[in-house]
Amino acid sequence: MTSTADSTSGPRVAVVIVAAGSGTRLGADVPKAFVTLAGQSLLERSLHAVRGMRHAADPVVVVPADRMDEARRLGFEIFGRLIDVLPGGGTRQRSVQEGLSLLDDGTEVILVHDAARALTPSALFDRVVEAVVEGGHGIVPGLPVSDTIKRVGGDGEVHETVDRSQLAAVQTPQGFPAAQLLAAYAAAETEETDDAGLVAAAGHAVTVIPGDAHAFKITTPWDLRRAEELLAGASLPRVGFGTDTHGFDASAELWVAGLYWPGEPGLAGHSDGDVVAHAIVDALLSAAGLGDIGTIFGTGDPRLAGAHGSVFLEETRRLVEEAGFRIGNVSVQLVGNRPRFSTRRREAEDTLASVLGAPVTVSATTTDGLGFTGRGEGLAAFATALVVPGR
Ligand SMILES: Nc1ccn([C@@H]2O[C@H](COP(=O)(O)OP(=O)(O)OP(=O)(O)O)[C@@H](O)[C@H]2O)c(=O)n1
Ligand SMILES: C[C@](O)(CO)[C@H](O)COP(=O)(O)O
Repeated sequence: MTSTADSTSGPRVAVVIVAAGSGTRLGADVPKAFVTLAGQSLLERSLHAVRGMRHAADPVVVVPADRMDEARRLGFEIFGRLIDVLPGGGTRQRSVQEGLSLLDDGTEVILVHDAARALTPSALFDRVVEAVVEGGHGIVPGLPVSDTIKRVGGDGEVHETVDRSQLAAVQTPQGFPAAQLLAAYAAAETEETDDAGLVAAAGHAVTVIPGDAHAFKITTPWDLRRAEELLAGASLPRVGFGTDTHGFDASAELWVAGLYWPGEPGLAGHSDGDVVAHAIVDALLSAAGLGDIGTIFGTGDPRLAGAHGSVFLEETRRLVEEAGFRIGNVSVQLVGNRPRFSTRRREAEDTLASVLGAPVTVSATTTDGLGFTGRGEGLAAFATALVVPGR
């Protein structure tokens, strides 16, 4: 198989995306994975989700035989390289088996994902990988069943109410230690509707972790309409606002707006105290609905001690993009008596823009001697950010 996953920073992960079904229940005029949803096919959306994972992963795509060129082209556009594409089988299980045939011995964790679950967030893929590594066994995402479930006879007569407290509606991606999944498929004697069924039949444990409502399977025209409505509701740009304040600490170096300011008193803080970067982080996280800097970057994290603003900005950009947005622009104002900002404004804007991949404008002001900034006790920054749905 074609591998680029970085095995030095985590387990070697492969994601088999099964996209070879015909979509009988959807009834479209093309195979379901190639149906367009708000401008992108279901397969394309699933590939983007894999591309957005924090864990590097090698995709293997299984499609109808006459769609292989199209799938290769999509893979190349999204991953910037050739990805493995195979023709599928007559059932989902056969299609997964085809995909597994390409994996090499170095693969440690295998995820199997339905292209039909096109709105599954990248974060769910990462959570499944982490749970497999931690547990050493199969992991399936699932949601509690909210309807009352009846066991019904062929004539419609209700025989019993099933105890729903013991039920979970399971989704994909389903993840497994590679050896367990490969052995279960090699030994398969039954036809199961999911991979966990085969792994459990082979005698291995499988655990359910919380799934995600967005990972629902597009099966019927109603599901497709629901997905379209979800995306339409999420098509407007979103704005966010963030502020940050740090007091001066004469023993520290001053880092503001991603730049080092020699000869200036620094700012106190767990990290380098870059108020401009931190206000931008809050504005971006807020715009994307991802919480705030304290939620994502805890002060208890030793990796962030003394960290420069670029570390926070890079990770924030990744999170915003993973959540399905791109950054439109950022505007930030620094408030304080010093440093004299105007001479390096352009340099600061270019530095921040290159980290965020979007225009950043920075202004600076004083407060006429009023307040803590006016008294020269510290700096404050106020930022707004615009994020736009779509990658
Ligand atoms: N022979 C098959 C059947 C299904 N799948 C894939 O398995 C996933 C889950 O299957 P489902 O949603 O049931 O898709 P279809 O089989 O295409 O749907 P239908 O049963 O309505 O025909 C889908 O991503 C589908 O493309 C596959 O790769 N090969
Ligand atoms: C694998 C699966 O998505 C888990 O819910 C599901 O079983 C596949 O759907 P199908 O319609 O049974 O093929």
